[in-house]
Amino acid sequence: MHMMVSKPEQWVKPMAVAGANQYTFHLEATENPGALIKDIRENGMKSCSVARAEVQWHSQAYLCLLQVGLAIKPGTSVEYLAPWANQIDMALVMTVEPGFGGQKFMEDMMPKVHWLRTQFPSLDIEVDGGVGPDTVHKCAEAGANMIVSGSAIMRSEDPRSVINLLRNVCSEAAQKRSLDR
Ligand SMILES: O=C(CO)[C@@H](O)[C@H](O)COP(=O)(O)O
Repeated sequence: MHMMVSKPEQWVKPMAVAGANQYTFHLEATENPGALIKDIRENGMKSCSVARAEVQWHSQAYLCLLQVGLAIKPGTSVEYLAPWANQIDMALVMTVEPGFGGQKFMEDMMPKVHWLRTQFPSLDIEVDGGVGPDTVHKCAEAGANMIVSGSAIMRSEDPRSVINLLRNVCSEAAQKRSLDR
């Protein structure tokens, strides 16, 4: 869940109970990111113990996880995210202003992605906003391994092939990175 909300603290428990497996909040929306990260992890553990009583063991791995994502808006410098990078599962670099789909991709966010990939090679890095066949290469080459794409898929006459293309570009870039290492 990408929570583009002003008080992300209040939705952790309801999301954990509803079965979310990832909770992404905005760095700009909280005064205490460390406490929120801890709370997300603890809520994941609680939903895990409830799940243990209710489900078969093979479902537990999924239900036990409430991963932490940390998002930054275009105006937020990546250095503000860096201190938390070792405590999170995914960093989300917004490439549009949060609000609505169909906006233009901000290429000038790519140095943030590249910097994060260099500093934190195994971190999941997501890019969201204006990503489609024309822009996905830039994201993948900068180091993103997760992308969000709305309009490019929904407005296409062949969504399946767009999804496949986006997926392939990201996985080929990731493969190349691991070979280069
Ligand atoms: O929610 C947001 C922005 O607020 C994004 O998730 C966009 O909605 C993605 O859509 P496109 O930019 O790909 O159309």
